[in-house]
Amino acid sequence: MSVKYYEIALLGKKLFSLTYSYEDSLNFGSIVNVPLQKRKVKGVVLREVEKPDFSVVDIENVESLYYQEWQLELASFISTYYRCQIGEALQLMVPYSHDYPKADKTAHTASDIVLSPSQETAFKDLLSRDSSLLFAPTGSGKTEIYIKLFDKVLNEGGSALFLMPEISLTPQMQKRLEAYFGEKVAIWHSKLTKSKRQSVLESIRNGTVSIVAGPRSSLFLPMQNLKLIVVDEEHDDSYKAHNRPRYHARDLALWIGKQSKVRIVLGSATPSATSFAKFPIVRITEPYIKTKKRYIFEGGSCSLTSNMLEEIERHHSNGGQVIIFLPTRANFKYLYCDNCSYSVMCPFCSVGMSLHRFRKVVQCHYCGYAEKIPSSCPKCGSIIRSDRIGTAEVVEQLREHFSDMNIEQFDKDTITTASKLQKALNKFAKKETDILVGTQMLAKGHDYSDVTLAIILGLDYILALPDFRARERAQSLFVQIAGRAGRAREATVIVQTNQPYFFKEYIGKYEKFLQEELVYREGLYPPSMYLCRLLFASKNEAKAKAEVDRIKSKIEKFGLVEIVGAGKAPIEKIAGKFRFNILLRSSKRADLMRVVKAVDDGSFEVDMDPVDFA
Ligand SMILES: Nc1ncnc2c1ncn2[C@@H]1O[C@H](COP(=O)(O)OP(=O)(O)OP(=O)(O)O)[C@@H](O)[C@H]1O
Ligand SMILES: [Zn+2]
Repeated sequence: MSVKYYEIALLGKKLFSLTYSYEDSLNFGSIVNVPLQKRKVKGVVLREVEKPDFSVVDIENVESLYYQEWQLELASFISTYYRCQIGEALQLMVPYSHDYPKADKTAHTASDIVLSPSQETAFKDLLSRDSSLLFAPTGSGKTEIYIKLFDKVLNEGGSALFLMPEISLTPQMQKRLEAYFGEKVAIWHSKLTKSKRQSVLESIRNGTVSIVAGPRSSLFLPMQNLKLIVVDEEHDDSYKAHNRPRYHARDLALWIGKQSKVRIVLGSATPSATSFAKFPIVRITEPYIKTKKRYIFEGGSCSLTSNMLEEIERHHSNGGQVIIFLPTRANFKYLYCDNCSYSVMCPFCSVGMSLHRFRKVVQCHYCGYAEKIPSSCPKCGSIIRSDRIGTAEVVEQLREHFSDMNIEQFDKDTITTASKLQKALNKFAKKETDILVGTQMLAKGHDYSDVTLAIILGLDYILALPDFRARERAQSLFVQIAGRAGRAREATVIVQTNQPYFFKEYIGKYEKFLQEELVYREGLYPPSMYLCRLLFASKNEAKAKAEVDRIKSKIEKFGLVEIVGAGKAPIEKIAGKFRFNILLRSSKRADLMRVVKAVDDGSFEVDMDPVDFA
């Protein structure tokens, strides 16, 4: 046997692939152990290469784990598009194993769900396309349709992935899936214990589990004969990774769909403007159970009013539950007028400008434009401010008022573990909780029949966010939170906003909103334009600044893409590091990629198709 040479990707390492030798033939995708300086690291066989003219060392041994071709291809795509080493992209994937030969499949009995006529039509339409967007209101039974789709895949001997935001993976959802699919469904998430994780993986590898429900990381599991990926709540930002490589799981699912002939179903009551513009739409317009919903609009910014307290009292005495939404505090470093809701906007970028108290300016972090903090509202002259109350204060106020009610806080401060999430939702399901006060977490797919009052506070803060998707996020939150109420009974939704017309205008007409939004973004923002953000961070502020200038002038020389702005990031310092960014824009994805590749010397992080501008 003659010695062969292989290019080996170094798993999880920010290093180029290296060449090693081996006495035997190796399969591409095999995981091997190789020496690297004085350590032993894991690598992946990428391809055979010619004998190099430098000396190389031997691969130590070959493991029984391997990546399938689709994973190698996906990793290669991630490494070029989101910019990282292939070994880093492969590290995201969970390998297959030779140790678990395929088990025999047990027969699957079809579920007894009877779809309504409109659900049935949607079901058929989804099956007639390779990829489509199920655009259906809250409570319209998207989950029932997905279950029917999974059913079909199982009966044909395939497997399916059910992606959802981690927070939607509630005990209720798990019960619902297990009732239909028993042992064939597995729940996957980041907080599984090591032994649970091992047993789930074994079942996936030997094929006894054919449906996996989980967050974005489930996309990389070693599924057997994958036929369908459902991306539920496709508009949700949690599909975007916030560490290198900053991939978007929805976009990767669509890429897999194209490469490997896997059907893709995106679903949402409030689809992203981008998906709305790009994919064939399967539309349902009515919820499964039609109930009456009454909307009340009130002015103010973020506080409980006496009318709200009266409504809470009334709904509570009628046996209804209440949810109260407030936007998360961390997002609100910008100026905002309490009286007329005016927020100081950048004249060049149509986004809210963020507040920098130290420098006494408001600044656009897209283009860098800054101006003095206005002493009063430029529109109505009243006092302008930037602080507001949070969930804890609202809970406190409510407890003072309603000593007989159970009031729970539901946000990142209180829901710190998966079991706390389970506990909180179980209590709510059993009606031990009367009022749930929470943040964005409240908006995700929860299905409780007795919620008859939803109160939405501080929506104007979302509208004023320094983010080109501020309107989309505000509309989506409004619809999603309102959608938690009235799923089986008549309900009331109280909305606190000084811009009621903006929300009234589109009630029950989300596509009208999306169409107008697309016009507004034309030539400026996705989907008509592509964005890429380059992130610089350093303990040395001057050094970071110098790097930005250096890269900026390199990009300028190319002239191929537009530099929207370059300068300090909105959050100027995290963990002692000064943060800067460059925002690039182009109508052509390929041009963005070309320029970024050309200037990428490792001095910054790349965020393709960014959704977070903090
Ligand atoms: N065909 C059906 N048969 C029986 N029950 C149904 C059917 N369709 C929907 N339902 C019930 O209606 C309720 C709402 O359905 P589901 O939770 O699937 O809505 P959804 O479209 O996923 O909503 P959201 O966007 O809010 O997550 C659920 O309690 C569900 O069990
Ligand atoms: Zn600007």
